[in-house]
Amino acid sequence: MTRSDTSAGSPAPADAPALAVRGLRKSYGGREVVRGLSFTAARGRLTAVLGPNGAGKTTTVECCEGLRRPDAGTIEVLGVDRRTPSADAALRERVGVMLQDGGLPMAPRAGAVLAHLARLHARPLDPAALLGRLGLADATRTAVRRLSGGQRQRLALAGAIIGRPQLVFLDEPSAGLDPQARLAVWDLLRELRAGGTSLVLTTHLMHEAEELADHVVIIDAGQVIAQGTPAELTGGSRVRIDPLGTLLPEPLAEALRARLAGEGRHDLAVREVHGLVEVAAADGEVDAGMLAAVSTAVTEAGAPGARVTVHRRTLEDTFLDLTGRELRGMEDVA
Ligand SMILES: Nc1ncnc2c1ncn2[C@@H]1O[C@H](COP(=O)(O)OP(=O)(O)OP(=O)(O)O)[C@@H](O)[C@H]1O
Repeated sequence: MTRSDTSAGSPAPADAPALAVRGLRKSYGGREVVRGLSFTAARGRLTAVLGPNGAGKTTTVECCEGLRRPDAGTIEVLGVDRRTPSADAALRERVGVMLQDGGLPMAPRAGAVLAHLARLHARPLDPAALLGRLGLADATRTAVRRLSGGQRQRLALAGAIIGRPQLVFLDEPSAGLDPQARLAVWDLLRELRAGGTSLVLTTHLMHEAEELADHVVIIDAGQVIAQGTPAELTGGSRVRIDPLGTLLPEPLAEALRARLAGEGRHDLAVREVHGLVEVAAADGEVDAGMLAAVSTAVTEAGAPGARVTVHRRTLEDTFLDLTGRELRGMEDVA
């Protein structure tokens, strides 16, 4: 694809990805916070950019939205090169943006804000129906400044999608929402995707990425450290053994390795993880035979009182494996 193919003046190829970020770099005051980041978001899919506080998620999406100028790298949004002068005009109707702080005017009433945004678009959704859908029907006549943080979040989401955009950027869309409101937002996002909308959201909630995303891009310290479907990234299930004081994890792991190898189970890998022992199969999933073999080996290794469970790996486990740090713990470090 040549540069001119992707200029805002030429029609962008219909099969271009919703978003293609290549080699993105951004510094603040000499400190580089986005360090050569590349990923692609497919059309009609939900892509989650996941990482701890300060990883560079907001900076990245703000560059994609055209709110920040990258120091280096290229960004194509719906096939349009962000660097072309007419990119903003070409993308205005096609891209919806929900900012982390909402970006809403404070004085007008919620209903008036959404009605105003609807008038800016050729084929808007019905504002009243959208407010109802997001549990904001009772807040229609309330000034934005008097809305709760969670209500403002949902109003910002409504504003991002009112124009039926082809691609929506959402920066931490469920931050600060109670569980009920979060489920309403998730339902709406799933429905948008089912209708063919491309969605790119940032989150530091692994659960949100696991629930919603077709593709997850994990970033840390301004770089992509892993990406794939949630299933690819978590890699199935494991047998997890908590020795519960019967044996130390390392000797238990050693004994299990020897016994499982003796049984011909060369497909099983044993490792010690933070005081526990995990056994993984080459194909990534635990079956009944494997569970029985491991349980027998644990008993024979002298730890019949150990707790043996099947653990489905989470994105948090993947993050921990890759960085040695807990993603959840990082939320407090901002
Ligand atoms: N305008 C700015 N000026 C200086 N530093 C900034 C600015 N915006 C962000 N940073 C710094 O850049 C780093 C990345 O911030 P960014 O907001 O992109 O991360 P994030 O992954 O979105 O984090 P969070 O989950 O907390 O929103 C942080 O260390 C932050 O303090």
